[in-house]
Amino acid sequence: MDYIKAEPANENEGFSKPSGLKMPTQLPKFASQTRALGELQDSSMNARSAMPPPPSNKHKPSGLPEPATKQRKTLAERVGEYARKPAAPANLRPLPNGVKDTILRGHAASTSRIGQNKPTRPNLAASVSGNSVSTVTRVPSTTARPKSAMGHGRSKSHHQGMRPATAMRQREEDFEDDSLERKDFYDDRVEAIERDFRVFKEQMLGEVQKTTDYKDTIQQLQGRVTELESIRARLETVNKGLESDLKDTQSCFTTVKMELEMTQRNHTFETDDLRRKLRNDVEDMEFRHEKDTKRMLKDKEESEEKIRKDFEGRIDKLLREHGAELAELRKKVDADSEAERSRRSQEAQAVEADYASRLRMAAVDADVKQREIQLVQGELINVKAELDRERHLRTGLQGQLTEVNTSNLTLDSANKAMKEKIDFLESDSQAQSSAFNELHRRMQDAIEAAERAHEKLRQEETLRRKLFNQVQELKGNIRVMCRVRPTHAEESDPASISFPDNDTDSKEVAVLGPNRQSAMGKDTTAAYAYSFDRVFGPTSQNGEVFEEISQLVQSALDGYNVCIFCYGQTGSGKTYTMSSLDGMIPRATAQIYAEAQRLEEKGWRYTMQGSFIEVYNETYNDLLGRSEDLDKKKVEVRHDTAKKQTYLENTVSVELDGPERVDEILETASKNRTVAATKANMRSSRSHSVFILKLVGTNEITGEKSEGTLNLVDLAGSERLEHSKAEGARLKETQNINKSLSCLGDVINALGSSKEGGHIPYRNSKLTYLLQYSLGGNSKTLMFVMVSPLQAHLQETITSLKFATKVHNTHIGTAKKQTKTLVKKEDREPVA
Ligand SMILES: Nc1ncnc2c1ncn2[C@@H]1O[C@H](COP(=O)(O)OP(=O)(O)OP(=O)(O)O)[C@@H](O)[C@H]1O
Repeated sequence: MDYIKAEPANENEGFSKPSGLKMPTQLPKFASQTRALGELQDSSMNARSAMPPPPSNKHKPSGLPEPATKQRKTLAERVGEYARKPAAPANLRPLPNGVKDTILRGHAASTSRIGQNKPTRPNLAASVSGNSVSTVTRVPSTTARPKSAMGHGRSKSHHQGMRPATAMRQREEDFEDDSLERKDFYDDRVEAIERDFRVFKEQMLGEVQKTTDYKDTIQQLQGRVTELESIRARLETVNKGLESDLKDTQSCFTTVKMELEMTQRNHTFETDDLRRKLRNDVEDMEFRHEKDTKRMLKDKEESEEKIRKDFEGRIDKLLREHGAELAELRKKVDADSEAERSRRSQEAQAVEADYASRLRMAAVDADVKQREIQLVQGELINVKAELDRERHLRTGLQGQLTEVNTSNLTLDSANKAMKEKIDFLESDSQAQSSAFNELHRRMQDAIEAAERAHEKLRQEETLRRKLFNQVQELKGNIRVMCRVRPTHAEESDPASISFPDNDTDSKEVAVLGPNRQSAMGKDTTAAYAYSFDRVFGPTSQNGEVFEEISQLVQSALDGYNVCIFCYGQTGSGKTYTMSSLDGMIPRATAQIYAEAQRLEEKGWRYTMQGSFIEVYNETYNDLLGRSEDLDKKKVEVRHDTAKKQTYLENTVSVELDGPERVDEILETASKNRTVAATKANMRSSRSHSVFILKLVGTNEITGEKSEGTLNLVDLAGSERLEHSKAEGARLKETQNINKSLSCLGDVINALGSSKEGGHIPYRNSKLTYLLQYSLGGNSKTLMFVMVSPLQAHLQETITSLKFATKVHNTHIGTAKKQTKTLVKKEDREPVA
């Protein structure tokens, strides 16, 4: 059985998967049949050998054979078994007679029970049902035994085979009565059964043949199994070889891995060494570079200092020469003007006296002749037309004479001339005509003299402008002034700020620095002194400050771009100086109006356009636009590089056609700044505001044209980042402020140091971009450094003053102001 289970279903499967071998489909049947046949033999023999000796029974009929054993199965039962379990051919032999008898008896007994309808007896038909024999052994219908009873009887017959012999005998005795009657029937039945048995035997023989075939197949399969076993043995050998190869490969792999790790470690060490070396090299190079840079910077500073000194010497010389020339020129102009003035006044006096005497005479004559006139009215009608013309001429002459303060005299003389003419008309017409011509000639002379005087005045005005701008250029195109605001009543702890040259034109300011301990533990205080073009103390008023800048404002009317800044920390007085009611903006515009009107006499006509721009967080805002557009409407700044002019897009620009417009502008701007302040706290302190006044003038007489711009800038608080302790949005604002202020410093520095046409970093911030054409070039710049008087602000004050000094030392234009440095105590810090 083991071999059968291991038999492969086909050869191919058997080699690759021995465990999957399948049994042939016929084999189980064959095996069970073989066993069944064996069992049949054993059971027959056992039954016989175990058969007990028949007990003596007086009721037993002597002529009938004893049943072989009570345990033996009936033939019908065995036939059923054979059908299910074919017997081996060796065991197939003809049934012995005893067996046949037993079968006969069994049938007789069962038949008798069929007749009695007793289902306890096994039924042949039921026993062989399900196989080929059943059709032959079917009980005749006359028995009419119900199928259920037959089934029941079949199931019970098995147990009844074990019934005690006494009971069997009893039943056989019952059968004997009927046996003779039915003998023939049973003989037929036996014959039929034997026929069936023969058929069955033939089938058995067929089965035996099949068994032989199976055995052959088994032998073949066993051979195949042996073959597969040998293949498996071979494969195992190969497998072992492969396993040993695998082990070798693994050990090889481990070795290579270790070598690789070792190489990696070495590589890491080498990389680290190289990196260290590189770092050292870089540091060396940096060090060398720094040294070189310092040396170069020192050289540069030295050469700059040399050049500066050289230039200063030359400038001083030039200044002196210019000063002398200027003084001479002035003297000459003064002398000429004086001579001209006295000559003209003498002439005017002579003409005045002449006219006055004539007027007087004419008045007397007029009175005398008034009456005569009435008499000669008739004659006058003829000359009325002429008289009207003369009157018209007289009016014209009066207008012209007014310009040279002689209009009254002209009018009187015309009156007198008219009266004289009347006289002449009355006396001699020829004399009248010549007198009239004489009068007319003199009048023409007077007009020409007045025009010459006008022309001279115009020339003087042009000369004044030229001289003024020359003086401005000599002073330098960037000027720095300092203003220290007063301490308020609620403020305490003022800083120690002094004004060493506190006379009328103070130019110096000194600040006592904070207390410091020296290395020796000694308390020291540094004094810082600064010098500017002008220093205004706490008592100074806005009017006083404006006087100093009024000439610059005048330059804007002359076609210059002018920029005036207020620089300083929050609360130092920038807005007060620039935009308060009497600050620089209202004063400058008022002066421009007055001056523009004065210049109208000289033929100048001016148009003025005002804009107010805020630069907040590196964004432009229109302070004259609608407040709801703040931070929303994008203001664009465009430059016309050819004309060197700046244009603003998306902004409101106000035509300044009267002084009251300035107040309106300031009011609107202030309102907008208040709205903006509610959005961002302290916004006005953290934004730059730029008031831009564009002035375009044309002279109808000379055909001249001038275009100038006045920029008045209130810068954002200059406090440094570390002092402001700002965070978040405030930090960004502070960074932007610091950036734009440092860009402003860079631009001023670049303007001072770079050659003409050199790069100026205007584009680095919105503020410098906006003021591109108002810083450097043909422009004049003034910076007010505003100073808080408080000790708490001392550090920022010193920083602001240092920045201002740097700007002051910048060379823009043709001249530069020399900075003076004052030092007072030990541990002094030199001012740049
Ligand atoms: N010269 C001065 N005389 C009298 N008061 C002054 C003077 N300068 C400034 N003040 C006052 O000092 C205060 C602060 O001045 P102001 O607002 O002009 O400073 P600021 O530098 O413009 O500050 P912020 O950067 O915040 O705009 C204001 O109350 C102002 O009126």
